[in-house]
Amino acid sequence: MFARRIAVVGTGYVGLTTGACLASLGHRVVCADSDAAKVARLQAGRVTIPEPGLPELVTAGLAAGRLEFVLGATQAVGNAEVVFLCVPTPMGEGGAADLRAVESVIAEVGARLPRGCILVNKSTVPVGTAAKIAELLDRDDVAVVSNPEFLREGSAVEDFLDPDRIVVGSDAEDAAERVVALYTRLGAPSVLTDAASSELVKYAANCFLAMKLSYVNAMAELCERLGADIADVTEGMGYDRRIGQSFLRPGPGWGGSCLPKDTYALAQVARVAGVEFPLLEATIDTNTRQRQLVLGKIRAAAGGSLRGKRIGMLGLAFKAGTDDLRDSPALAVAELLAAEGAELSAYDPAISGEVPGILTTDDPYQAVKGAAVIVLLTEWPEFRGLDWGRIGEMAQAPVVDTRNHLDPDVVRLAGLAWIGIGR
Ligand SMILES: NC(=O)c1ccc[n+]([C@@H]2O[C@H](COP(=O)([O-])OP(=O)(O)OC[C@H]3O[C@@H](n4cnc5c(N)ncnc54)[C@H](O)[C@@H]3O)[C@@H](O)[C@H]2O)c1
Ligand SMILES: O=c1ccn([C@@H]2O[C@H](COP(=O)(O)OP(=O)(O)O[C@H]3O[C@H](CO)[C@@H](O)[C@H](O)[C@H]3O)[C@@H](O)[C@H]2O)c(=O)[nH]1
Repeated sequence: MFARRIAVVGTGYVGLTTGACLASLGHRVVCADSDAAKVARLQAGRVTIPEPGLPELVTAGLAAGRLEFVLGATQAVGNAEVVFLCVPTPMGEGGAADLRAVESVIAEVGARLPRGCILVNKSTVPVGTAAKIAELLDRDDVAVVSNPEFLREGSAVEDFLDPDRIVVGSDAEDAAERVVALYTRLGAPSVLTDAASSELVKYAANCFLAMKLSYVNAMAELCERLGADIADVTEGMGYDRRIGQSFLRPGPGWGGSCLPKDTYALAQVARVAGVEFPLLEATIDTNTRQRQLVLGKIRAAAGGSLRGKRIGMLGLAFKAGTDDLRDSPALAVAELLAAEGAELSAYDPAISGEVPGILTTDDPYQAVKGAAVIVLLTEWPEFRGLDWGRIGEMAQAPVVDTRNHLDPDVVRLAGLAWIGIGR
């Protein structure tokens, strides 16, 4: 393998993981961010996102001199053979992806990229963005390549180093092959295609996953009406290898920094392309509805009205294993509860700071003390190990388990009613 000189712009979940992992594969990596405090922390080897294995890779990369952190993209690209863009593409107007961060990096470094270097976009972007970047760059000597990232928060390093596939797309074939070669040691299958198809793979995959979850959540509602058990239904479905067991757990709706914005972005792309995509619209609507269904369960558990009632929330993050609150279903449910006059207290093992409208505590028992209803919203393993007998003494409250995460018998043994999803 050739060790390459690589620049990574943006050191969030994707950029920092990409930089640290590529350094661990032997490449020489300079990571840049526009956030001075973040850069200073990383220069000192301090990683503040809770990704297993990431601090160790950063420490090892710094010690080996293969990983470096600098302030601003300009500082990183001067000597690079390959430049990765890993900047945010949040939801913008009308649901479309907001590409301003991508455009601003191009404006900042476009003229400074070394001759012959390859610009690789890893941010999730709509079809046509690679072409747009090439147009903005306006340089014949720099190839633009799309290389979407599929890592999940909470298992970013593992997903990066042991990926299901590598997708690389470009209209410059030679450059695309050189990008595939960066990952050779991972031994993953690669899909080499044009830039448009590569960009679309990312949305197609995320929206399919969202569709799978909306399907399961709707099926869970049906189970409740028909007296069936969603756990058994999904297990029975999942043994079919064409379906698979993963991504079949019902919940309070899917959230996070990717699935919500990417479903909206693809819906917007389809609208602009003049293609009707009712399946995708229904995927999004079903998710909005799921939060209302959860609200209804909590309201019913509270006796029909939430006004003035204390709701003890277990979990705030959008899933276990992360401290990310972006588009968290827990916060969406909290907002609906607050709108009906509920008072909210919450405990999440990964969240220590203040959350607007919610009294947060670092003690799960304090969070549920005196609650009218206890609601589990994030599937942290430690919630299973709580002393439910003690909780039963502190709050004679029904437990709405929006993830079917707890053992119903343990909760019932504590004298509390257990209310799950689809069971
Ligand atoms: N988070 C995930 O699990 C995940 C997985 C796959 C793909 N993605 C996609 O990857 C992209 C990045 O996502 P993320 O979660 O890593 O974002 P993030 O918000 O965690 O990190 C982005 C970083 O970019 C920095 N930044 C912004 N503008 C900059 C600029 N002009 N110059 C230098 N740095 C700049 C920010 O300060 C921040 O540190 C998005 O398009 C996202 O959709 C995310
Ligand atoms: O069976 C399941 C699986 C997931 N979820 C929920 O679905 C959401 C998304 O979960 P997950 O996909 O694990 O989170 P992310 O880290 O956001 O990862 C997704 O988004 C990333 C950014 O695009 C992609 O790279 C990943 O492949 C894709 O899984 C969360 O609210 C989960 O709680 C469920 O409700 N039930």
